[in-house]
Amino acid sequence: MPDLHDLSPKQAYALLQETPHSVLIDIRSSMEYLFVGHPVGSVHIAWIDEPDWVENPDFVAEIQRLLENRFKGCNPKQDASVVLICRSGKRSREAAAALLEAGFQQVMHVDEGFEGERDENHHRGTVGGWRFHGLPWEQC
Ligand SMILES: O=S(=O)([O-])[S-]
Repeated sequence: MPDLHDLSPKQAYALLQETPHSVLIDIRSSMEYLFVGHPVGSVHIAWIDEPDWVENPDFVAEIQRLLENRFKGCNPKQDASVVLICRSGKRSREAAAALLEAGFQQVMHVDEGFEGERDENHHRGTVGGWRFHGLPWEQC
């Protein structure tokens, strides 16, 4: 089974700009995606979401479908670079393991996530993460 590749937020952003068959998937809950904010251009496919907070049984199939529709004519498992992002890089590891197990060859995750780890005041967004590094993001 191929390895998961850890990327810093800036490395992930660069890869997504430079790699034609690449996609950034935000795997956080719908509430986080909508109200905390998300990277511009990311696609939301939750790994765990309300109301049950259990692993999404369709996670792998949803990503497969997305890639097939977006990159017509390529083999999604082999040719697409899939970059996952969560809050601080833990859930994305779990979700990535499911993709690797299913045969996806190029799976990456943003090791600091969108918000980064908590600081000494228990605040996120001050020591790392996609937003902290000034990368493009939006919220509703
Ligand atoms: O999404 S998480 O890494 O904060 S558990």
